[in-house]
Amino acid sequence: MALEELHIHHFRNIASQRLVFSPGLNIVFGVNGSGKTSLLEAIYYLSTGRSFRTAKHNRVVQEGNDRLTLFGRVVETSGQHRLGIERVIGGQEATLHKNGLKLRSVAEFARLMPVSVIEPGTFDLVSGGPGYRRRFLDWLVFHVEHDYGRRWKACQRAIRQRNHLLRHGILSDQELGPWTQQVAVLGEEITQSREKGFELFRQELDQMLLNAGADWAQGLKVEFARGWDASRGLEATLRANPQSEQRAGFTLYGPNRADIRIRCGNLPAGEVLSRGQQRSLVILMKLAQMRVLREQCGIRGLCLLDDINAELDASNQQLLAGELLALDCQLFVTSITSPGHEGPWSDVSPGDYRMFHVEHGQFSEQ
Ligand SMILES: Nc1ncnc2c1ncn2[C@@H]1O[C@H](COP(=O)(O)OP(=O)(O)OP(=O)(O)O)[C@@H](O)[C@H]1O
Repeated sequence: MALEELHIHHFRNIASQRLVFSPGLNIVFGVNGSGKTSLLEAIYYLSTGRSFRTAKHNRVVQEGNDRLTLFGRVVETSGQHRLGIERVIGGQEATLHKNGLKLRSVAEFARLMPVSVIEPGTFDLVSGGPGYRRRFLDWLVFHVEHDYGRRWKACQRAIRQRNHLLRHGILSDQELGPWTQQVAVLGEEITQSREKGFELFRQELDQMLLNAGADWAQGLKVEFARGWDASRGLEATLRANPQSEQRAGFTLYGPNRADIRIRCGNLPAGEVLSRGQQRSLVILMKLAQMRVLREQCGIRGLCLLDDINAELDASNQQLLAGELLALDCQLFVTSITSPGHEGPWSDVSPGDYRMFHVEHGQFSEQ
């Protein structure tokens, strides 16, 4: 798929804008504060119904306005779709339309238009808490397995119910038992799906690290940790530990505790790798994820890259640009300066990309 056209109204500093994109590479450049990230954020918002910068929807509505509106035209081999999203300040939910019909859930948008974003916050994937890595893996499994999102939501609901009982010291089998059983059944299913998705991802990552010829990646171990000891079933584990869970006040074992462990030798990679190396690793992980989508599911997604070249040397920039182009997804990259003839995108022929300059939220094609 490709997002061919986007109309933006009252989103951050973008008042009203219609943009037509290349199905391949799109380069956006402009000085600090001009609106580059806002454009990427608007694309992400159309796919997911939320921002990658803030959980507060009101913040993304342009100051002085009461609502934001986004319309996108998405083209696939089977035809095209018109997607619309409107969010009113103070409203509970966004209003969603696909081809003129109202939709209840944004999951259909996300499935139609899978968006992967690499921005400064993404670099927490290596050094941040396990939640970042769980979300990273779940994004992939959501696209690989169609029922995954629904099952994971149901499991999270059961975990919340269970946590509520644990916090209130209600440990009787009659009350806690049914939730323990639900968490165990769904948790085992979810973990199987995650293991499959992780294996696909790891194969692609190994290949990418090999292509990158990264000496820092020698001794790097990337492993899936399910969230409890695999030698025992989840139900048996949960039933064996109600007192410690009561003390903690939440479910200590299960898919809610899963992680992707990234280590160099015996140490967490975040404590060993340099910032530039961590950046390269995160970018390669994101690219491996997109490759699984492309190769295993035949899905061509969108990749948003917000000034990823900061802290990367020229050879790393070139290498990553090559890998990105080889992915054959729709790319949106931002830069502070106009990409010159020497930059990482200099090999792309002029007919294969579109370039936009942005100033005070106004975009002009170059
Ligand atoms: N709700 C809002 N309404 C109006 N303007 C906003 C809103 N939120 C943020 N802005 C402004 O939008 C401008 C664009 O921000 P954005 O983050 O898109 O810039 P950028 O080009 O990515 O900058 P940088 O290169 O520094 O990352 C900023 O000046 C910011 O203060």
